[in-house]
Amino acid sequence: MTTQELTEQIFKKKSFLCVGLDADLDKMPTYLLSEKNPVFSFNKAIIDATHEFCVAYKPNIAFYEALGVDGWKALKKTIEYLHHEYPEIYTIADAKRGDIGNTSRMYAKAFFEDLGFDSITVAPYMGKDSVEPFLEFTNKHTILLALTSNEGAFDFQTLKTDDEELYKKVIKTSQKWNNSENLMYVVGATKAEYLAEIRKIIPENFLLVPGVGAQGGNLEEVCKYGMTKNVGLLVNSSRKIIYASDSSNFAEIAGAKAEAMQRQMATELEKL
Ligand SMILES: O=C(O)c1cc(=O)[nH]c(=O)n1[C@@H]1O[C@H](COP(=O)(O)O)[C@@H](O)[C@H]1O
Repeated sequence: MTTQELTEQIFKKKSFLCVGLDADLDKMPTYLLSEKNPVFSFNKAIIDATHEFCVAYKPNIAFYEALGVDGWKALKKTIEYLHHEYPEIYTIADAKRGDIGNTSRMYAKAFFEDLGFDSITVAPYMGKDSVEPFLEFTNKHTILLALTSNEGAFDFQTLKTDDEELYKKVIKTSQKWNNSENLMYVVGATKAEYLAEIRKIIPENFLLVPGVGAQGGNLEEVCKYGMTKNVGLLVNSSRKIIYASDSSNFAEIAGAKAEAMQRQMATELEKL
């Protein structure tokens, strides 16, 4: 999907919500566990109940890998279901990959070609030749970790070298790489006050903003400092939506949570 198509969907649905599909068997309603493919059944129910209110889904790949072959099959079924039933939805493989060039190329093929995701999260630590293989793919986005939502973000990302924080260097340097127009960046919602500075460096790029809900990030703050005239934000929430209930009506309740976030987002969009 192109950036323009994603933006059109955001204005059409009055939502820039990304629902995180972090499939955890310990948190799902127990009656699903006796089904043949509990993870897919769970995801399908969540997707059917929330798709009207969001523009993107982000399966975190760790949750699928932890289940071995069954997990990978559930991931594949989920992405195929999205492509078939809701082709207007943007998909993010939250895989946080990145390796020497020829290995990165294989990661890119796995997620862009085999699974057909629109985008993937990538760690910038190994530099230009570890990220460019992802950027070569047309109409696919590479979402580079810039300033993450966790406490450990302060271990390295905010350290200064040459009087500049590392996360700013990551953003500035990556903007010079080949096909950098295919870049988006991760900035945690828990670090909303940094967004104003980040917008001075990248006034247009889309940002994936996780950390509202369970991690305590604030949507209004994120929009105040991070929103552009073309919105430029995908705000993710996982646990607060998909595990809002573990009873038989879990999907309906997840739908209501997603709708509540969509309403807040519509209010923010009216300010544009
Ligand atoms: O890349 C991510 O999506 C990500 C980056 C980051 O800085 N912080 C962060 O929480 N995430 C992911 O976003 C999701 C957040 O989940 P909740 O805290 O349950 O909403 C998880 O899948 C995290 O792995």
